Amino acid sequence: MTNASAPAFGGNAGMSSQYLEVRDLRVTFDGFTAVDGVDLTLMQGDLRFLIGPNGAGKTTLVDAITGLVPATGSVAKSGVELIGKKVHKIARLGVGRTFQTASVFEQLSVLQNLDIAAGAGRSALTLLRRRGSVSPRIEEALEITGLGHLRDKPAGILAHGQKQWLEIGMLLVQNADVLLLDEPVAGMSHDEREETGNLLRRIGGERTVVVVEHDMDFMRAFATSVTVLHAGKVLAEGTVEQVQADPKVQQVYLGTASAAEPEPTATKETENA
Ligand SMILES: Nc1ncnc2c1ncn2[C@@H]1O[C@H](COP(=O)(O)OP(=O)(O)OP(=O)(O)O)[C@@H](O)[C@H]1O
Repeated sequence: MTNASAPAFGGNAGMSSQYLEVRDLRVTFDGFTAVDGVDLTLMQGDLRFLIGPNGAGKTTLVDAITGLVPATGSVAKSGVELIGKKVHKIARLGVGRTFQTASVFEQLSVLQNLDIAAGAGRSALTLLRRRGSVSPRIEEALEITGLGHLRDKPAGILAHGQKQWLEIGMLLVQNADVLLLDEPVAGMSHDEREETGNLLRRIGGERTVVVVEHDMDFMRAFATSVTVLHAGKVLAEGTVEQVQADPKVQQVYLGTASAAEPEPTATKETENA
């Protein structure tokens, strides 16, 4: 059972802490450099939000870490180099991601979705498993995501937020301990956002969680650290307060519609629910 400590700035450093170390990462598309020498150190237990204007390179950075686009530089997960490895190998090393649109099997039940995610190498017959033989890992994912009461329902009937939680559950049963979530609360109701933030707190204490997000209120409420990307480079990094008070960040966001309102003052105290 995951009885995690809450995420905290700098992570919950312990003897066996995991980390992701990105060094001089570069991605180029036909001469255009979308990720331009990014350095990032992500510690287990630090709920990191990755923000930046449209086109800053956030999704491309996640794509590079997960092997979806070729990149140069280094991405090391607790010392193991990921650059050059295939997507499935990186996933097997415990690096999982979600996309902006949830991709669950709508006809299958919540349990079956989790079972498929967990069951690399098992026969299709296991999909017909009887209740009672659910693995502890799946039970834990059901509990953490709060989807236990919906386990036998087809995923297609789930609310938008619940589908995103199921996707996160699918990463958990794959034993992902680095989770990269691309705009997880886009299109969610206020209550769903709150629930999602609490879910991130539950999973974030013992894992490395990176949230790509445009929703600044959500970021303020739940981030323990923030990296701001701009034009493929890291523009600023720190606590929510530090980043909001950074004139470079304010300048980049000035006049952009979705970026909300980095505060002009250095003292800001609205975050943390
Ligand atoms: N496959 C591709 N081929 C060419 N250019 C691309 C490709 N993918 C992304 N880009 C470009 O790279 C830049 C970064 O895009 P990316 O989607 O990573 O930004 P982002 O910060 O995630 O933006 P958003 O917040 O709008 O999702 C953009 O200029 C985009 O047009």
